[in-house]
Amino acid sequence: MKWSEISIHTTHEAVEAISNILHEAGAGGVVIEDPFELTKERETTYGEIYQLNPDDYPEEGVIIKAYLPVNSFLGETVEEIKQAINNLMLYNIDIGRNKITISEVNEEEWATAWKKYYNPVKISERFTIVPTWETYEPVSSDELIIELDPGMAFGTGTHPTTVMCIQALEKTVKKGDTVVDVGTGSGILSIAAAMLGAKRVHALDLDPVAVESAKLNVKLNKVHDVVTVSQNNLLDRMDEQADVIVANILAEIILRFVDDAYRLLRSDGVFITSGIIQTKKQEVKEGLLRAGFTIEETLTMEDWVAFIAKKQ
Ligand SMILES: C[S@@+](CC[C@H](N)C(=O)[O-])C[C@H]1O[C@@H](n2cnc3c(N)ncnc32)[C@H](O)[C@@H]1O
Repeated sequence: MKWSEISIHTTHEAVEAISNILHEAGAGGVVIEDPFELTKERETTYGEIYQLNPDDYPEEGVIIKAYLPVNSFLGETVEEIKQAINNLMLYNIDIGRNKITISEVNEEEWATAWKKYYNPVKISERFTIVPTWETYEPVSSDELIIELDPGMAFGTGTHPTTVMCIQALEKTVKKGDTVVDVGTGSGILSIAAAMLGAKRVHALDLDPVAVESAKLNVKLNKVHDVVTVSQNNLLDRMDEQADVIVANILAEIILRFVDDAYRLLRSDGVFITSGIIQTKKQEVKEGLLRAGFTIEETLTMEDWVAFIAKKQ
């Protein structure tokens, strides 16, 4: 199959909105070339990115690339994308140069084009995330390695919201625990929980693409005896008592199931919530307290917040 690469030179401000437009137009994944990645300071040694090549990044602004199948609708799809991007100006979003280029790539190029942006990343005291196509030698004997094929599901494991969850799991999960991962995406948090010694992990996601991706990654990391992946809405129909529940989902969604999480946890159980943008911090905190939790720790990274909350 032939694929078309659409490349949009824009601003930091417009990245999220344009990525959404591209997703809605049917692009499987987007690649973001942001020169900020080259110079970004990261906390201590966590989140260190190896082997970034400056030639892959623009000197100013951000380039977003996405891949669309070449079919008879392509022309219309591209026009719709251009229109939707122009409409962002109505919301006072600066779209910068808005230079859009289209080029054709063959399937082989497409399948590997985005891979050069994912490299092994140490994200916590013990965990390093390694893309499946990379070979990586552990630096220390107690380093835990998660191999990940991000495929179409969120994410690569390096998003601040995911990193904070892994750091929280590392502090929380004990040998023999039962863990529930709500909104598992690529399965990364469930895999981490299993590697930390959980005896049973339920990985749940509403999106069938995520369920397939998580199943693949769970197998790849050889934790399929411990982790079961199912399609499920939040904690609906879950009745097994858990020691830890982890959820990296938007604040609005977390607030919908804080009471269910409280009910499902054993006493002394821990609810790790992430995916909370700074402006929603207070709202989620109040929701957790109202449900009966105490806040043990608040983690922050960039604009994101995560809570480690305990059922007393
Ligand atoms: C931000 S991603 C987190 C992925 C992964 N846990 C991580 O930390 O990288 C949120 C995930 O929640 C899933 N999700 C959204 N609404 C959901 C719902 N109502 N029930 C279950 N999963 C949901 C999405 O499909 C997505 O995979």
